[in-house]
Amino acid sequence: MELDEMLKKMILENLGLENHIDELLDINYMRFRFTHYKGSSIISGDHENNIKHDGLNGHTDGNFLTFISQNQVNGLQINKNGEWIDVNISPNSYVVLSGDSFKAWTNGRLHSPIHKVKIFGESDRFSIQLFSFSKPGHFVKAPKELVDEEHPLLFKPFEMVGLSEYVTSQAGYAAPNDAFKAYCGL
Ligand SMILES: O=C(O)CCC(=O)C(=O)O
Ligand SMILES: [Fe+2]
Repeated sequence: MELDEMLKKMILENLGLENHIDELLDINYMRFRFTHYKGSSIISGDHENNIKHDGLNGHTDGNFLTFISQNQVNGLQINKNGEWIDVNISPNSYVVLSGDSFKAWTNGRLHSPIHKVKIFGESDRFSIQLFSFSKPGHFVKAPKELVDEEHPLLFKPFEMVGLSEYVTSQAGYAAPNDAFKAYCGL
């Protein structure tokens, strides 16, 4: 929670939006998830063909900020210009990802990276994710200071619940590359 507040303050100060810090912190709504990824298990003697992989497909997070902590088993990969980069972190550190809501709120100033999880080794991976969302009923909308002729509004105001419902719907699955843009892009 403190780290979330600290980072949001730093980001807003950087954008010259100190006057919006209280508003952004006020709408905060945290969610927590614990994930257990199973290590590859060999189901017959043939290592080449019978290794099962666990993981998570490429996606962007819909929320504002995501904090990820894991055991000693790596697996997170971030896509940078089409290339998958391994994120190797120690169990004592966090990875912080910025999500689609922050991208929309900053009218595109912040990027929400595509990431996935691939487990290749035999060891299980455990990760804890803390997601900062906005409260139900709140519409995420870029402040007017970030919208002008040179920077037209990129996303329609949206509510987190609507976004979550959309990305898990048929239409959302049909637009997996950028479901967020398909939902509220202008
Ligand atoms: O387990 C991880 O490292 C990442 C999980 C993730 O990307 C997610 O839950 O959105
Ligand atoms: Fe994610």
